[in-house]
Amino acid sequence: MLEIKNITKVFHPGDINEKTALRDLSLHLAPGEVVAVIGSNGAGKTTLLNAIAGVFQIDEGQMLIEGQEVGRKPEHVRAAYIGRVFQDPNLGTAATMTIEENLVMALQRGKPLRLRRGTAKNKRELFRERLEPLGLGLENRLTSKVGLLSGGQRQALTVLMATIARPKLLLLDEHTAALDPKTAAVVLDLTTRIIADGNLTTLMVTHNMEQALTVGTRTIMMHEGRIILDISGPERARLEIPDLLKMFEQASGKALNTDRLLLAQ
Ligand SMILES: Nc1ncnc2c1ncn2[C@@H]1O[C@H](COP(=O)(O)OP(=O)(O)OP(=O)(O)O)[C@@H](O)[C@H]1O
Repeated sequence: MLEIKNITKVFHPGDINEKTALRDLSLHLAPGEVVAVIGSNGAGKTTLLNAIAGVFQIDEGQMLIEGQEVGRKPEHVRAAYIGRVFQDPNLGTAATMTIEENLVMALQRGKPLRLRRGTAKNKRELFRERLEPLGLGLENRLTSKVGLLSGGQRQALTVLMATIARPKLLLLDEHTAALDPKTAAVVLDLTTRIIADGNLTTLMVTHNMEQALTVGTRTIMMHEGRIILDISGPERARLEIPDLLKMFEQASGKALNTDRLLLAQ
């Protein structure tokens, strides 16, 4: 599904601030695979998601989605098949627009004008149908301004918006980290349900070690722009959080060092 071959990204090349954020990194994701990504501060996790989303051009390597080279396509073109959710609940939604207006925007993202049809009534039915299972009552608040929602409600809506147009790939960048533990658990639960319902191929960056071992079927550890460990199957199923931290330390030569490390939710 996603094939990343030997990608490299250097920021400020030739400058005193030169930084190699991705080093000859390769990664293959099977269709429907859900992968948690962990690593220390500055390991290159967000840079990897940015490279896939097309925020900048990579310096070397190739990226293919369903066999099609996307590495040189601009961000707005990739937005048609990539959904993304950031840590900050304010980033994925427009506060001054209603829930319904935000969802219409999300549904139309990346689609040519001629495919943007569908009556307002049909769309409203679809939105109610998708909002109801979230269990937050948002299906009855379609005309409320998004700015009035709580952080958790807003992030739940962002997850729905990122997935409503059925992206080929979902990128989650610590999307529960800014929420309180109870709300984070609710948003994570509805995220995993949406992923399972849509069989969405997903990369999820997290600093939460419990999430790293329980969400999806595979855990990737990054360090200094490389993938240093890639664990799945029975090996992953057997791991406890201290084992994971030890493996990271053995592979990188350093303790997992993050300002937001969470050992459990
Ligand atoms: N646009 C940029 N310009 C210059 N340097 C950058 C840019 N984006 C990232 N970097 C640098 O690249 C390295 C990797 O950063 P990145 O944000 O990908 O790390 P991360 O693993 O997501 O870290 P964190 O857990 O702290 O969010 C860091 O040294 C960072 O300072």
